[in-house]
Amino acid sequence: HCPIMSPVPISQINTGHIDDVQELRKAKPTLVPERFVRDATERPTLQSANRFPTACAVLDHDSYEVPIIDFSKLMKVDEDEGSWRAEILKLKRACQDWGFFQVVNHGIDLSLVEGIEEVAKEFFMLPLEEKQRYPMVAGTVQGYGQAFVFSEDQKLDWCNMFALGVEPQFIRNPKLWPKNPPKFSGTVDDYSREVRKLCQNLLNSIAITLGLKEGTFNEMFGVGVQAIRMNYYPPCSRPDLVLGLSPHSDGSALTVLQQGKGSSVGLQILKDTKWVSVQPVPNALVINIGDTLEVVLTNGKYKSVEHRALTHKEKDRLSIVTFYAPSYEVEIGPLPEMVDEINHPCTYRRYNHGEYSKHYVTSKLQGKKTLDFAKIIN
Ligand SMILES: O=C(O)CCC(=O)C(=O)O
Ligand SMILES: [Fe+2]
Repeated sequence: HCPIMSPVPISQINTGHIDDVQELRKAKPTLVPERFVRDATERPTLQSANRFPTACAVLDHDSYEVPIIDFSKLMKVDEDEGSWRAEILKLKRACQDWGFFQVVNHGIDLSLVEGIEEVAKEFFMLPLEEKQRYPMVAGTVQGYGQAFVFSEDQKLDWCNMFALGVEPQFIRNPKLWPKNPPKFSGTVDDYSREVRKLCQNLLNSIAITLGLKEGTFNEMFGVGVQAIRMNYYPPCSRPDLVLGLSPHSDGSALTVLQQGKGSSVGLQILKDTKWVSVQPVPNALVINIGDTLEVVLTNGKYKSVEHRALTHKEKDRLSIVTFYAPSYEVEIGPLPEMVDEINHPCTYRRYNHGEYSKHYVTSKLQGKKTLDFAKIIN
């Protein structure tokens, strides 16, 4: 069974009518329907996440910057041992303290980085009827629409999404791969191949930061599952009332996020009880640790981090997100090296990654709640 293709029997879901936000914006530029208006506790204007005490509120989070990792230095172990070691240490701190970092000199050709943005934008700008030829059916996560909506009373995100399973081949639904723009499919394939290599290389380096053998994760993952999601956030007349994307952690092992050039600032991560904006760095990719890495690999040593997206009054925003995860049949659980009964007792159970994927895609986005699936509650 493939969780990405049809996770929930469709008959059980009644999402009600979901407005397409681009159309809404076009027809009624100042209207924000009730279903998009967040409860006061969830609104972006609230600086700190309300469900935590504000013990850390004295820290000046506005000056916080997500760490920047030079990928080319990570790849030069033989040539320049000193700068390699320093970068590995930086990576280790980034994983430990942030769960998020940006990579520069990632080696992915600029023409691909620009190309994927171009085809994504062209796709979103197509007439609605054409995009709706690739519908994201309620309860599934591939195609065009809004994912993670399961009921009529659920708040909606100010976002249009287009998502595709990419690897392995059997998760692909060829009917959902657009013919227009003509370069779309080829570009997604070329880009995804490069991002996959980047993920595998980063997983090697991350293994090293944990004192593990370089290939530990890649060997364990088998033929990793890879999906791509393009998020398009039109401007919103009331960015103070809506969210572009609800707070969540990713179900992946690693996520690679490209923020569109010229996009508004929108991605925020929850850092010590405060929402911190990720400032776009030219040609950098944003990497974050997903739930699977938290559980499986590290027994909670590296945490997946909650994040969300905000909208802007005048500017739109595009993000292109790749999720990389183990093959579905792989059994996941903390590595023995990451567990010791006294200081780091095992806090996650073992499970099959396909099961977790299914659980993830059938739950609404709600912070890190989906990880309860894996936690051992004493
Ligand atoms: O658009 C963004 O910056 C956030 C996207 C995201 O977190 C996701 O697609 O999982
Ligand atoms: Fe995410």
